[in-house]
Amino acid sequence: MAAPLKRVLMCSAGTAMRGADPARWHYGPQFDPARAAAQHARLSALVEAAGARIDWLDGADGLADSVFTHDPSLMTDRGAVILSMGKALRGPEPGLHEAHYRDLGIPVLGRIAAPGQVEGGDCVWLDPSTLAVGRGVRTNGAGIGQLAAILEPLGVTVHGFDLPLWHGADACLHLMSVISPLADDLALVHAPLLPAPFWQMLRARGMVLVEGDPDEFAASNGLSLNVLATAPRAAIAVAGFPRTKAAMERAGCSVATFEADALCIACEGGPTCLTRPILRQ
Ligand SMILES: NC(=O)NCCC[C@H](N)C(=O)O
Repeated sequence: MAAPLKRVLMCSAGTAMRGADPARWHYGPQFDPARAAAQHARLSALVEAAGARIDWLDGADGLADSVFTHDPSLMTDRGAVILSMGKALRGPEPGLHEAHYRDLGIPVLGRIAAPGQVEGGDCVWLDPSTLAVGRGVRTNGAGIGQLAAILEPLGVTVHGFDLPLWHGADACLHLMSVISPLADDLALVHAPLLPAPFWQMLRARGMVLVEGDPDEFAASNGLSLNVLATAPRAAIAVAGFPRTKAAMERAGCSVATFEADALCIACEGGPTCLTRPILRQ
């Protein structure tokens, strides 16, 4: 869903990533905490310029991946679900999200518990009552079952789809790595890695699928495709991928970009991963 983004949870890269050891966090050689912080500040300025209010997550010092606020919780119309991370180093993050939602007065509908694992990057809302969830190295069947048990009483149908291994168990491939919704009827996709039944479901729903450039996808470790919709057909993307940007523009989108080699390309997460939408309307 890509309704106008009104409120979003983010986490300061300057604090969370300060002193992070790239080998420990599986970050690439371009990782540079000072440049990552500056690039994150530019992203947050674009998010605010698009009309969204940012809530800042506290308590993330030393938890470098907590900048990727998309993953430890999921938001619904009725409140939040606290998720359970597939990457062990990220284990403390769902607790930070829960504390934040308590402070904001946002209801917590439930929690995913071990052995269940679900990361927010594997969850894609197709409409308010339909959630697609990728089953892969970060999200497992037990987690999807728990999520369905929490959401189905609220009228939400949860569909699980198997993801490929792609670059291996230590790398990050989420369902949102291969699709970015741009509007209710439009999405940017990397079709070769989309689960075939998910592709069929999108087509059956009448979604127009814009193909990102495959060479840019490969060169960016998938980050050319990780695009945040701030409103229908308005998006924020990582700079440096002109063919993918042009494909979105041909589909009627306006696209703002920011440099993100030290933050996104190095650390396997793009603008959608760096934002947890709290309110779209
Ligand atoms: N939703 C996302 O795709 N999040 C990216 C998370 C990147 C982070 N370095 C991780 O491995 O979990």
